[in-house]
Amino acid sequence: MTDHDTDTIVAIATAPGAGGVGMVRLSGPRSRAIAEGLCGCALVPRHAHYVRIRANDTLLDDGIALYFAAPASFTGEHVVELQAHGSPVVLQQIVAACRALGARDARPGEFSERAFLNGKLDLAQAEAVADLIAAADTRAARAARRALDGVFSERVDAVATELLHLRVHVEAAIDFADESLDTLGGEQVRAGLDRAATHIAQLLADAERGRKLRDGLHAVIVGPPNAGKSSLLNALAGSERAIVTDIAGTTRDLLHETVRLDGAELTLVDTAGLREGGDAIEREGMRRAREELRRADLAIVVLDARDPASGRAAVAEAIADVPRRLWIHNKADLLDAPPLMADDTVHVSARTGQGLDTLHAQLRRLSGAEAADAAEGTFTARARHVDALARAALHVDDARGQVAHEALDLAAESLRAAHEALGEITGRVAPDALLGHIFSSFCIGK
Ligand SMILES: Nc1nc2c(c(=O)[nH]1)N(C=O)[C@@H](CNc1ccc(C(=O)N[C@@H](CCC(=O)O)C(=O)O)cc1)CN2
Ligand SMILES: Nc1nc2c(ncn2[C@@H]2O[C@H](COP(=O)(O)OP(=O)(O)OP(=O)(O)O)[C@@H](O)[C@H]2O)c(=O)[nH]1
Ligand SMILES: [Mg+2]
Repeated sequence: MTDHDTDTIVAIATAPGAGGVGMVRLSGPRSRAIAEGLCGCALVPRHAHYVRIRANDTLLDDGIALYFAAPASFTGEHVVELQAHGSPVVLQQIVAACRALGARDARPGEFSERAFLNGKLDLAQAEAVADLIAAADTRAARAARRALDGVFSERVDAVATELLHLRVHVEAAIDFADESLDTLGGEQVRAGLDRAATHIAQLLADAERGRKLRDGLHAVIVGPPNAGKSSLLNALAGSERAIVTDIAGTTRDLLHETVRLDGAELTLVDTAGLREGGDAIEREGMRRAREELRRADLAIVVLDARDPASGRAAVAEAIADVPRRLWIHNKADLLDAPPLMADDTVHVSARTGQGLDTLHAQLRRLSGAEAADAAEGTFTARARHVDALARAALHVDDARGQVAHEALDLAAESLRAAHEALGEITGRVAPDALLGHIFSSFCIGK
């Protein structure tokens, strides 16, 4: 027997700290007996019982007890919820009393892990629970809600089923090795592979949007040394996060800062100024800056308003593949004449604050553009889902080439690999290490 068959787990399910009401949750075979021991009465499934919660004749609190009999519960096991006053001390005492009666502390995410292991949720849905709890804005919450409802999983499963049919077809054809594929429905296999490739590509694009929605816009501040990148980060963050000096090459490490604009979240990254040369430390900083730009949704290019041209040349190559750019001419306070207005350039002064409201509006607009992309039907996704879909796409591409060359053994192997990659998303194929990694990042009591 595995540990989730035998152990009864307990944890405070409500957020840490004082609250109006707090909840202790039990899951496992002994949860009913333990709760009945504390409450001193028999619990009827799905009834709200008003109870006095006692440990060794000491009254801990009065509250409400709810019993969900297996398998009709969140985890699929016997679950009891004890709702007490939201006092951290009282809730801890109740947990200790449950422990004394044979429960053990739940690991982070263990309730959701059990829901997954008992088939109540698939892996992408369990991850969506965590994403919903962590959602920073209404859009992200709505998208996580859709993933929790299975919108993403259903599409993954649909493609997996397509691949399974193709696998069966190809593997059957292998057994008739002396006949050509054409006599064995080769046309159908080729068409099926094309369809699967299209579906995976669409799903990959949607998952990538879902990942951005979950993680927020990833904006990297880039430009030549001394242009005022760190000053601008500080101005947008509203605090002196980054070191600012008049020495070119001050910033070397990446500095991440989360900024909220009207409920939409944005990650800003300050980077080392890009230029030719520099010492070993500065060069490493520039390497990190370029690396970070590969993951950027937006490059905020900061140039010195007095000499924008040279800086633009210095960054051109580094930002070539970034999907969106925002051009900033900083130090506008040092210009002799007011700048000529250009649509795609914002003139600001990180020092005086001039132009920062325009910059804010632009950033909101760009976050909004991402939102418009995120139409109905969008779901949250994670980098690991995007990665699995990308691998599935490569394997299907391999299979197409192999079928074209009538290398059916290889094609079958590629389709198996593609199918498995999709299985990682929903957890149909999930190594223990992956599960441990995913659920340990949940909060306690979830
Ligand atoms: N009190 C309480 N509120 C909560 C939760 C909880 O665990 N307890 N949830 C925790 O995340 C969320 C709701 N999710 C839940 C999902 C399934 C079941 C459940 O009992 N499922 C059974 C019965 C379904 C039915 O009656 O139709 C099942 O799936 O068999 C309960 C809560 C949010 N609110
Ligand atoms: N007058 C004026 N000076 C500014 C402005 N923004 C930054 N500075 C000054 O410019 C110098 C460089 O600023 P930083 O923010 O460190 O520039 P950086 O782009 O981060 O530089 P590196 O980290 O070296 O790449 C500092 O002396 C700042 O005080 C501005 O809007 N106006
Ligand atoms: Mg800097």
